[in-house]
Amino acid sequence: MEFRRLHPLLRLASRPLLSSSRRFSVYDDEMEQITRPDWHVVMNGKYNKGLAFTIKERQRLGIMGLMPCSVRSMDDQMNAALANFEARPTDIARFTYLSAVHHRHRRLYYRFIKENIEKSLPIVYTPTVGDVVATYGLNFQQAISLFISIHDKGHIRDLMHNWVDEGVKAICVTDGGRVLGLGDMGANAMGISLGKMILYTALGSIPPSTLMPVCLDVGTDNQALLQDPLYVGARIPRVKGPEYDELVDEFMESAVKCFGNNTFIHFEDFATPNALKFLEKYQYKYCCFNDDIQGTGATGLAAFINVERITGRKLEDTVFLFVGAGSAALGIANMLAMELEVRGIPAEEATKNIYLMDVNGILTPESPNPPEMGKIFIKSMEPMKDMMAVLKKLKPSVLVGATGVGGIFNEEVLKTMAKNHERPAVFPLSNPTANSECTAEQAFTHTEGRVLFGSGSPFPPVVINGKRYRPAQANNCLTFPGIALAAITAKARYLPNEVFSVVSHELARNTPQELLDEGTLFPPIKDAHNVAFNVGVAMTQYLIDNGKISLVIQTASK
Ligand SMILES: NC(=O)C1=CN([C@@H]2O[C@H](COP(=O)(O)OP(=O)(O)OC[C@H]3O[C@@H](n4cnc5c(N)ncnc54)[C@H](OP(=O)(O)O)[C@@H]3O)[C@@H](O)[C@H]2O)C=CC1
Ligand SMILES: CC(=O)C(=O)O
Ligand SMILES: [Mg+2]
Repeated sequence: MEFRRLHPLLRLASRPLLSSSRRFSVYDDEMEQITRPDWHVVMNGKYNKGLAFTIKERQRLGIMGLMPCSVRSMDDQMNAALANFEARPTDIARFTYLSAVHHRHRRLYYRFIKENIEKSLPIVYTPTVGDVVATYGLNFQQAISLFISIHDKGHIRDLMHNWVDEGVKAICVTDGGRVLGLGDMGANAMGISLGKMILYTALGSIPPSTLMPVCLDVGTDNQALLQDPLYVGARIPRVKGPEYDELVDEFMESAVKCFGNNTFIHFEDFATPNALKFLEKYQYKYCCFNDDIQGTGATGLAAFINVERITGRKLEDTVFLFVGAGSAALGIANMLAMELEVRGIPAEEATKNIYLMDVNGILTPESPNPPEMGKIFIKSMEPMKDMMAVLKKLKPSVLVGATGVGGIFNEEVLKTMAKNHERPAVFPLSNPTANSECTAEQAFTHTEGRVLFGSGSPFPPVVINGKRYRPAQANNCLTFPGIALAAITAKARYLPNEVFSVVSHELARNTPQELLDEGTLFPPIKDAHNVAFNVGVAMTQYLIDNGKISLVIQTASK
């Protein structure tokens, strides 16, 4: 009773706190800090904690009676959530269940994902996120993200002012040009920006109120989407040329004007020509990052460093074949070339054993329109289109797939790799699972268990003749949460290429020796939040030690 009488006073007393930095944070397990004295706390996922409100809190907040009388600890709610999650019949149903938890109880949502990362990563990220993107219009419920369409050109700052949180520190932006291996997904690509930002929080411990997922909706050339009555995006052919470039320029300028020069801007799943163009244009102007090129590049190089540790074969003596010459392959190949140069190998020597293939075959002077970033890998040799012929001629010991084409590393390809090398390394990086160049089971089976393996999407353990093999996941989710954490912590003004080398080495170092001994190239996903933290610390340290931050601030105004 007495508490209820005091309630209006508490409301008044706590009002100033609502606008202060002491506002309740979803990360804070101490619920004592709740200061919103009204029933909105149970309606808003940011503040709600379900049945974990104590009776005293319920009285203080004026929410008595708005829930059953039981008090259920967060641990008990975690158990209930796990039971619910596991009872769902399909992965997409599990995603939908988790989205509902996110909507009503964010604290539970992020704790659930973090503490059940092996179960939840394949749901909020690849492969299920592929289905989420494909069915985005059908399942659309509520946007917790910013859509900027081509029709908003000239008004992007106004849209940013509509954003639901203050203090944005990081943005993940996509234009849906190439989503996973699914191609042009138009505005449905919002699912991918959201998925990446969920991992910023679950793995990088970055508060969700500082994150803004964005989709630039510039139309789509995906005819199935244009004809789908449930499609939620602009029903126009994808806008290209100066109008598109101006929209992206305006987006970048608006972001730093609204949220500050140090806002970390993560580009995701742009079609490769646009991804390369914007990276070149913005890298030293903004604190921006292309995950498919740089995050994947850092991840791939870490895998190679660990292949070197296991096999003892130096990177400079290794022949690499990249099947695919898009963002992912170019990012990794360039990181590798940079690593060799740092080790003292002259630039022209560094690329000697690195071969890239696109749909027309090995990159040679005859290749039509090779990307600028791929030109250093062009080889003066006879054009070769057939992958098997290339394998037989070059005998690579490292084979990377980044084509988006499922199954092209077939039995013959894998057996040839196993015939040519005692420990062949095979990386089917394409996502989601159906687009993987091979499965883990195929890779281990056709190489008699000798393969060193990493795939973009997760595969279950493989058992051959009673021996169990643990397929590693080679996905940029091992790097981008730590990269974002460091960029935000160091308030970096831009990110020079060398920082991604630091990230690679730290990721490689995070693979325990006992895993390397059994041929596993990456730390297990259950440790991904520790990896993000360690990567974040190493990269922040590098930025500070090398004076990058002040140097960057001085040069950035040019
Ligand atoms: N594991 C991870 O962390 C990541 C995985 N990825 C995955 O990598 C894949 C590719 O992405 P990205 O590089 O951006 O895509 P792009 O579409 O830009 O690149 C695909 C490349 O593969 C080539 N290609 C397609 N089919 C064949 C074939 N049969 N033989 C040889 N080359 C072929 C294309 O050639 P052409 O241009 O001539 O058509 C192109 O060079 C996607 O599935 C994506 O999910 C991407 C980023 C990170
Ligand atoms: C993992 C990722 O970024 C991709 O497949 O595009
Ligand atoms: Mg991507």
